Amino acid sequence: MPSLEEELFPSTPGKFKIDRAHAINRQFHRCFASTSTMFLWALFLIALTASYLSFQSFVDSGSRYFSASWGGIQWEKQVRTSAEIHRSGGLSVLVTGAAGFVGSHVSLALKKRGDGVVGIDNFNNYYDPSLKKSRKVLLASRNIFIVEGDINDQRLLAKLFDVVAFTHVMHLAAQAGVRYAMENPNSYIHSNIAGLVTLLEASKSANPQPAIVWASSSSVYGLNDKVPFSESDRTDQPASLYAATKKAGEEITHTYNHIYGLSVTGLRFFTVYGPWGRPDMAYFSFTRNILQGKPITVYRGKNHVDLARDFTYIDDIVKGCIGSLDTSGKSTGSGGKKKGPAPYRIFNLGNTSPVTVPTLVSILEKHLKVKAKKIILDMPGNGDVPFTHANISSARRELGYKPTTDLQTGLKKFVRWYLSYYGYNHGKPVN
Ligand SMILES: O=C(O)[C@H]1O[C@H](OP(=O)(O)OP(=O)(O)OC[C@H]2O[C@@H](n3ccc(=O)[nH]c3=O)[C@H](O)[C@@H]2O)[C@H](O)[C@@H](O)[C@H]1O
Repeated sequence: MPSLEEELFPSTPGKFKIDRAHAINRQFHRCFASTSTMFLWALFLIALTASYLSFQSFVDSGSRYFSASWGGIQWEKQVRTSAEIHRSGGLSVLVTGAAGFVGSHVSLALKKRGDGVVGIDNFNNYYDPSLKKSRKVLLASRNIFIVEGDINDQRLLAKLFDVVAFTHVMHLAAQAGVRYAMENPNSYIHSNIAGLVTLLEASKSANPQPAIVWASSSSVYGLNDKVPFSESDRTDQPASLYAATKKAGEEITHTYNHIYGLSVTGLRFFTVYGPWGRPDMAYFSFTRNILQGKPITVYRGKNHVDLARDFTYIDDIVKGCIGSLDTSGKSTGSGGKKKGPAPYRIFNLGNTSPVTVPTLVSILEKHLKVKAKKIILDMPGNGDVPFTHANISSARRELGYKPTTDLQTGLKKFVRWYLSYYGYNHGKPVN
């Protein structure tokens, strides 16, 4: 009996010889019968999918009580493979916030030189999670596995340290953003305080203990008016909750260094920018608005003084992070007991040449070939500081840190990435 397929679509023209009316009639009944069978199957599949999705959402919503979406033999294999070291004397690094801006760049750089890298990220929606998913795909293409999880999940962290003897933790997961702290203060406590402590607890209990390199912030200098900012300058006047949580982080990491012998290096980043950056930051949101013909708000300081930042290009920051990992020194504790003093360091990672926000806008207008629609506003009391300016002599001496990318060049690279990623052709949206 010829198959339905063969009868309806004869492979050889002229093959279709049966009386057309009779054949079509028979086919119609057969089709009807098979259609109703297919309909019943479709109904069954829909019911099955719906019940699976409702169970999945039940599990997800109660993930505190159910086994999370991690664990198992396959998962452990992915973690181990990703953590493998492929160079003599290489590192095995747990990168928190690996789907983030700095985290993804550092992970790629470490993997490229043969270090083992495992990421962890909670893929939260502080900004467009699709950008984080795209970064995850990019890292996966370089065999970097990112565990979807929160640094507050002590079970997950214990499991990760159980599966891999990490030599280092590159801690970049945080709630970032100076001004957002006034909208969602708890997010800063959850990630920058509770999350940090959970991570440090897991690290000090690990055997061997990893060395910790983590992202502090230039914002800890707060209202300090001695320029350029040096690491020994006062940092007891934070101007935002964000800055206060980063300052607290420096104190908290110091106690874990003192009590448990964790090697700690804190890096005070200065307004980092570049391809795959954060959409919440001025350079990124200005670019988006300028291209979409929307206005941008340019804050200005007291007495109409332009605000300025020591904008630092991502590739320079990555070199500073890797220099810190390579010179971190070892943690001295094991199983939570300290055997001797361990290094505790703090470095500025900046560009040492502050640029005003209006100049940033002019550079963007030049690269985008579009004039910005500017709204000039006095800086609201939102935790912003008038300027930042890094003294990097300590990082230069200890880490070999030497920034080489100026804002003109860096923004040109960012704009090129932005236009390609968001599908612009000569400044006009492609789709
Ligand atoms: O160095 C850091 O440690 C911090 O750097 C970054 O903070 P900031 O230096 O504030 O960067 P960013 O928001 O780009 O504002 C830049 C300038 O544009 C001004 N600004 C901003 C927005 C706007 O709409 N208009 C405006 O004038 C604004 O007043 C400011 O003068 C990181 O976000 C933060 O997570 C932390 O890493």
